Amino acid sequence: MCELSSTTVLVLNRINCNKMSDSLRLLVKNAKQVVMVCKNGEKFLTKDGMQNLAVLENASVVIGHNGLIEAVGPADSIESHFREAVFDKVLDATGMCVLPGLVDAHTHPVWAGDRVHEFAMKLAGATYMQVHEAGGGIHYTVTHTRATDPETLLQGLKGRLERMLRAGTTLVECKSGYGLELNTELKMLKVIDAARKSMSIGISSTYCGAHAVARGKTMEEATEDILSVQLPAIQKQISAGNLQVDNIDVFCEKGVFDLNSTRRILQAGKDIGLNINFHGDELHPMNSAQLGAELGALAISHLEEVTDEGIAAMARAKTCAVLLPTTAYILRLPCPRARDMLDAGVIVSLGSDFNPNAYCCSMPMVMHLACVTLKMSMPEALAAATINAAYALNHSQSHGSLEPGKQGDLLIINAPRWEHLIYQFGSHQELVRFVIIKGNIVYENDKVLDL
Ligand SMILES: N=CN[C@@H](CCC(=O)O)C(=O)O
Ligand SMILES: [Zn+2]
Repeated sequence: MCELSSTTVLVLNRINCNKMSDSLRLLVKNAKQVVMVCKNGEKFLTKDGMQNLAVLENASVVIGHNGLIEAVGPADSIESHFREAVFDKVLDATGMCVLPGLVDAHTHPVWAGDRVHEFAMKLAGATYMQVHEAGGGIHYTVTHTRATDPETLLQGLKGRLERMLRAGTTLVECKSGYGLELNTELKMLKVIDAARKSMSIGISSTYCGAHAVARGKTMEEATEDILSVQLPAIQKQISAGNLQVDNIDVFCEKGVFDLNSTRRILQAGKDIGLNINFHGDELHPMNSAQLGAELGALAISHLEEVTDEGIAAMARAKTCAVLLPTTAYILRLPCPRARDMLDAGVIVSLGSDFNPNAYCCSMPMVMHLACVTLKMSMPEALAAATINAAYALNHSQSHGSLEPGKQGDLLIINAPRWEHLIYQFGSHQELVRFVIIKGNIVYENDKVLDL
C-alpha cells in the first residue's frame, strides 16, 4: 500500500505512486457521502461491524483503466493528488451519494411463463406447497421453460437483469432449476453463461437441478439422475471450457429433497469444485443449517425455520445466511430470525429471490423490507446487500465495498444521505442517477426528480 499524506486517502499499490499524471477511466468527485462499507479488506462483516459502516463525507472516487478502484478519499485530497491526471470521464456528484454496487445473492431469473394467476390463489389462502402439489408453482414453470428455446429465454433473462441493474444491482447470483432433467438444466446454464458474456452485470451461476422432484420420479430417482447423469455431464462441459458454473444448490425441504439426498448432491457438487449454496429450513426445520455447516457450505438461503443449533453451527462455520424478505412477505410466512442470527455472529446477507413466485428485481426494496420486517438496521441491511452478499458468492475479494483494488462498481443516488436508498419504498428509478461497472457508466437516468 502506498500511503499518501492524508491518512483517509487510500491509494492502490501502484508502481509509481508519486506520479498522479496517468490516464484514468473515471473520477466521481465531490460527493456528499461516499459509503465505502468497509475499509480494511474485510471479507464480511458481523455484529458491530455491520452497524458501523465506513462513510466519508465530501469525498471522491477514482477508477483506473483496468476497471479497478484507484483511490477513495476526501474530495480535496483526491483533487490535489490527481491534479495532473487525465480522466476519460468526470462526474460531478455534488449533493449526491455514492454507494457500492448492490449484490443480489439469490435469484431464479431464467424462465418462461409467468405465474400471475397463482398470486390470486395465494391471496385466497393457498400455501406454497399446496400450489406446488397441485401441479403449479415450480412444476408450471418447468413445463414452460422446457418448451422454450434458448434465445427466447436469453431475451427474458436480459430484460430482468437490466431491471435489476437499473435498481443498483451490479453482481447477481442466477440459478438454473426449471429443467429438472439434463437438457433443460444445461440449456438454462448456457443461457446464464451467454448473459454473463454479453452483459456488463456480474453473474455467479448456480446449478439447481435439485430444485424440485420432476413429475413421474421419486426423490431417490431424481437424486440418482442428478448424481449419475446431470452432474457428470455438467462437469464435462465445464472441463471442456464450454460452461462456467460456480455454485451447487438443492431445495432441502419436506416433500422435496430430504437431508440425506441433499447431503449426497451437495457433496458431489463440492467434489467437482462448486461452492455449496442451497435452500434450507424454509418451510420446515430440516437441520439444513447444521448440514451446511458440516459440509463447509458458503451460504444457505431462506432459514425461516432454522433452529438455535443451526444458528450456532452457521456462526461457527462462517456459513453465510442469505435472507429473502420477499418470500416471507409474499407467502405470509414467519420471517427468518435475522436478529437472532445477527446477535449470534452469523454472516447475514440479502437476496431478492427473484422468481415467478416473488417478482422483485429491486434490492433497495429488499433492504427496505429487511429493515421493517426482519428488524435489521439500515447499515446492517446495506452491509448484507453488499460485502456479505459478495461473500456468499465468493466474490468479496473484488466486490461489495469501495476499497482500492476492488472492481469499480458503484451507484450514485440523487440524495444527500445514503439512507434514502432504503428509506424510500419503491420509485428507485427516481433516485438512481448512475450505475457504474468497472468504471463505465452502464445506466444513466437524467430524468431523476428532486426529493
Ligand atoms: N423455495 C424454492 N425456490 C424458490 C421459489 C421458486 C419458485 O416458486 O419458482 C424460492 O427460493 O423461493
Ligand atoms: Zn430460491
